Amino acid sequence: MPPAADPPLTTTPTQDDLKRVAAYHAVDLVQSGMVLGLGTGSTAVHALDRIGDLIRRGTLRDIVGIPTSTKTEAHARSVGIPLSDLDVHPVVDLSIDGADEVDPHLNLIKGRGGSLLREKMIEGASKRFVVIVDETKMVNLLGGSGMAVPVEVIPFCSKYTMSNLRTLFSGIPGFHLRLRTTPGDEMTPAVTDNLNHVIDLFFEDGITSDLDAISDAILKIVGVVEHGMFLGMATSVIVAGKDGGVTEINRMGVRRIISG
Ligand SMILES: O=C(CO)[C@H](O)[C@H](O)COP(=O)(O)O
Repeated sequence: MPPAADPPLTTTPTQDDLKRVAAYHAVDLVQSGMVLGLGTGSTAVHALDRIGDLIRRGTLRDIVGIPTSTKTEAHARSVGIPLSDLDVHPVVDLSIDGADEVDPHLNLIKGRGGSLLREKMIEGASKRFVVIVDETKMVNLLGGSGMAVPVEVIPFCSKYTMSNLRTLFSGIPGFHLRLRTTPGDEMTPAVTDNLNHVIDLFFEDGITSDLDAISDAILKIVGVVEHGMFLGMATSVIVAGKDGGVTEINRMGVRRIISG
């Protein structure tokens, strides 16, 4: 398939323009016949639109998409992407998704949209997982840009689970946490696609301890379903910069200039 033309940019690209550029370049990696993991969020939506467009034009054929959220499922249907799930297609060729933060080792924080559990299942089943971001998402330390590490918990006694999480990190300066609430209604907990709640963990100075150890400790708390640190999962990240440059960085830290 010929590479997609860069989408038109306004003279001063907005953050959304950059998300679109990164997404379009990731879709250049899609080939007919692939099983695709379809990400969630404002960056991933550009990839969905592009894939739908290429299917309609006949450039991409026999594509099957596995959506990482009910929102993505609805959008993918609306743009004509045929859908499946992991029960039917347990191996995914390529997943494309955004992230809230990406560190130099391609560890991620995901889940601001609350879809972390399905994202982790589908992206974990993928032969290749390409992350698409604008340059503001690149950080030196996870948590360092103020993004929360979301933890999906079962609703049963979620205050109890929250207090166990608070105790776990009580020695860390700048740590705080809160139960995620529905936008515009601070009294009602936000509910995920899996009917669970989300507790957001904030590490104001970034996470300086061993990420795998933190991951294991969180997952050991009964009541926790999953967390939004995606460690060692991304194959590469496509980063779009304000200066027009687009770079793909792989796990080994090797950079490939895509454009600019
Ligand atoms: O993990 C996610 C949703 O659960 C998103 O991919 C992440 O929050 C990035 O979102 P956006 O592309 O809107 O900045």
